Amino acid sequence: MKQTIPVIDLAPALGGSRAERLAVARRIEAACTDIGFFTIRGHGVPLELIDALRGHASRFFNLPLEEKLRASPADPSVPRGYRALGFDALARGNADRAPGDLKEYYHFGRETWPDDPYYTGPEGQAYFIPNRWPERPAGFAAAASAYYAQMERLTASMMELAALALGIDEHFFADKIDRHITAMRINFYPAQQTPPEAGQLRAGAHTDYGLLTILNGENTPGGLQVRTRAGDWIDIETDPGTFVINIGDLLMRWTNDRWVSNVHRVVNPPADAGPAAQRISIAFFHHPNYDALVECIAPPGQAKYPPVLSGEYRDLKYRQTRV
Ligand SMILES: O=C(O)CCC(=O)C(=O)O
Ligand SMILES: [Fe+2]
Repeated sequence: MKQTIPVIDLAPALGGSRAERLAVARRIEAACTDIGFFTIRGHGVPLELIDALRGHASRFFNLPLEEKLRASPADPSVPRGYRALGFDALARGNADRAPGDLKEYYHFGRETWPDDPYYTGPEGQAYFIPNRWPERPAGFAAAASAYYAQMERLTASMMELAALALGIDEHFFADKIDRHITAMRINFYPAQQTPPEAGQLRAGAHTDYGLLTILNGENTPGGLQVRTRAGDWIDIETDPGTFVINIGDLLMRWTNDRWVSNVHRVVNPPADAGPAAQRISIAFFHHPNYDALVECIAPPGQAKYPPVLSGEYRDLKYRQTRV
């Protein structure tokens, strides 16, 4: 039988009793120890809001390249705004010398933050960076902020469920994520007019860096795949009405490898797929406060990783993946 990732209905856990939350947490634990990926239903995010952002993204990415490039910071190290085809190669974060990924993306973070040195001081400025919205389409920023707010609500619930699943205090993560540095990327995979280079994919095999990623995609040709423990690549359904959640490196470290930050990639469409192969995915990379110390939850002497600061780890990954 073809393997797939678990589908978990969150509805009973959102606002449910402790017993209901524990039942959902057990399913999360099973998925995260095995494949590190699962699909959620019953998430409570209004479909109109997802559709609105997907619509704006489609209009933006189908604008002429010169116009899109105006939303691109000149400094390649600034993680905001538009990035053109081949700007980075995700596989390089895992030490693979792959060519640039066949995707464009738009990178953004929260719109506002308190006037407090944590955010505005020399360190904070590296993570709390003004967004760089394009002139068109009108309403893009508003749709993105509304979506971002829904993802914040969802991740707060998810991290409580994660703690329950791990058998630690339900609020363990609360003070590590209350000033989180989550950024989002809207990925655009254009239809491919010319054959890819050898080893070039829409997104090369990689792991994500943070706690967890919440992805909204679509099932056009050339989609997401994850590697099973047996070493096979399996296709993942990415329907716009659901979200795919996967564990990132920091949560794998925090759990001392109990949960897996698994390798995934986005493959090329078949050569004859034509314009129907255009694909958009929206990724929310949930990342703790920049000064959160990620220390393995493990008995003394059994930690598999040295402690790492959330912000430093993310910066390292951004540097490694730039082409
Ligand atoms: O587009 C997708 O389905 C996945 C993208 C991804 O893995 C990423 O941006 O980290
Ligand atoms: Fe990813």
